[in-house]
Amino acid sequence: MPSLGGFLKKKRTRESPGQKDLASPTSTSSQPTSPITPTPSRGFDNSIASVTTQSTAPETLSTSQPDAPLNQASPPTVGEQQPMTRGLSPQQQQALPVPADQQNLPSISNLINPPQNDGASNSKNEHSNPASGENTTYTGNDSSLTRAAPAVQAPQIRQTKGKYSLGDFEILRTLGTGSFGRVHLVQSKHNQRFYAVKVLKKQQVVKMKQVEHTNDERRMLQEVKHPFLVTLWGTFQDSKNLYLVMDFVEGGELFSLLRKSQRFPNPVAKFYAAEVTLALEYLHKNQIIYRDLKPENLLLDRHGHLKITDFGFAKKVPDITWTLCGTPDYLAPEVVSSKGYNKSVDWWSLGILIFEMLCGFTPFWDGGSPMKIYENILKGRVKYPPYIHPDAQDLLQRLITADLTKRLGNLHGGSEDVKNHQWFAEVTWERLAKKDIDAPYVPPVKAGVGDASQFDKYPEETDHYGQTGHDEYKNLFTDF
Ligand SMILES: Nc1ncnc2c1ncn2[C@@H]1O[C@H](COP(=O)(O)OP(=O)(O)OP(=O)(O)O)[C@@H](O)[C@H]1O
Repeated sequence: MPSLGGFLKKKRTRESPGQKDLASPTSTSSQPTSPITPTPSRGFDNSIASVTTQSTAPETLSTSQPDAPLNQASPPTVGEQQPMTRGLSPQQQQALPVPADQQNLPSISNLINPPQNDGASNSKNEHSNPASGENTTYTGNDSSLTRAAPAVQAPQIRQTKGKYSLGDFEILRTLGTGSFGRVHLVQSKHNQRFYAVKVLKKQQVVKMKQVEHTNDERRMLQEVKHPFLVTLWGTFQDSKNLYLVMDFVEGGELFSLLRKSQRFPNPVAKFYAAEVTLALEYLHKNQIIYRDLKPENLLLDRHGHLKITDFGFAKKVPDITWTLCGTPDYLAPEVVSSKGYNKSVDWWSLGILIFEMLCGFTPFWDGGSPMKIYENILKGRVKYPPYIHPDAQDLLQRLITADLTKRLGNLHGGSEDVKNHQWFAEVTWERLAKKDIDAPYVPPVKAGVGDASQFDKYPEETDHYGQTGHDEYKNLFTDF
């Protein structure tokens, strides 16, 4: 049975000291300046040939990491932060001026076409397996990441249990908060590298009936391995909390970038949508529905490529499921009306995401009331602003369609139908999968030094971490 817990878990409005009044556009203290400004050095410059991301397990001893103090990064003070207006109405959004950078759009070919390879490096992501110490390297030949080989490899399951404890990490600042706890920036005491640790309060998880989802989150994250999905290195627990050790994705949430930019130029939205499409394709080929697509769960790595985080609703579903969960604005009608549903809900959500990136608001948004949003979803009427590119509108109409026999992604061609749509015509999918295409925006972060300047600030709290007393939920989280 669908539970209202699903409604309650994911509130689109999150409160933090850095965000003050998210629902009110009048909380804007200064006109946001769009960070998506083409720079000659990266992002729109084809001379940057490739991207190399290195990930290292927290317990791997390394001397290559500079021993830089965290405060070198000089995170902005709360007062300096750009306002975020998650609750802006379409009318309010439309009343906002078009950002300067959107009046002068970057060339689509610069953005989507492959850059010239300067021979400096091949696009390659190295992952050290924390359990075995083996290195798994994504190379240009990794067929699981290219369109040429639709048979995506079954993911290898990383052995993550029992590898870490709280004592392995120094807990630094909070990166984000959620319904059951928070995500901290941490530094490994072994290799001095930085990671993100998601801490979930067991009591809260149980109270909100999310035990199964939480165990699923761990299982799914452990299983997946893809350039656009966050890597889980391990999990552990104490008597009060569950801990998930992940890569620290330094560039912040796409949500923050979108709110600062108001809306993205067509090619920029296309770039992010294309990376998400590859991630969804990978998940679906591994029978995983993601179910929580939204800009808050899309992080930018230091080069500006996406990483999907928060697998709290991901589920292994070969066929059909019935659970009501997700974020109101992004729910497909078959979820709202408690019908059985399948992977195609993620393609619906991709449509909502593309719409939000192009317009700055979601199509069914309505004064912040979930019930009103659900009504609108079931009515299914979408008003497309005139500035949406006709190809984008055509794709959106095919994704945001209640009729499952017509929804793109759910048809015979599967994800290929989405990738072959005219809006994505310039995308070279093989190169995109290898991160061989420059991102439109490179976050201003100092790489590898624990620079969390792209994240909002939160009041800190580490109460009850590391407690060893009686654990009344001992039998519920045996995988952690
Ligand atoms: N690997 C990571 N690197 C950097 N920041 C992260 C990482 N994972 C999560 N965060 C930050 O923490 C925030 C909360 O994480 P997450 O969404 O996983 O928590 P949650 O408890 O499921 O939240 P919610 O209840 O809102 O869905 C994210 O929006 C992001 O800002």
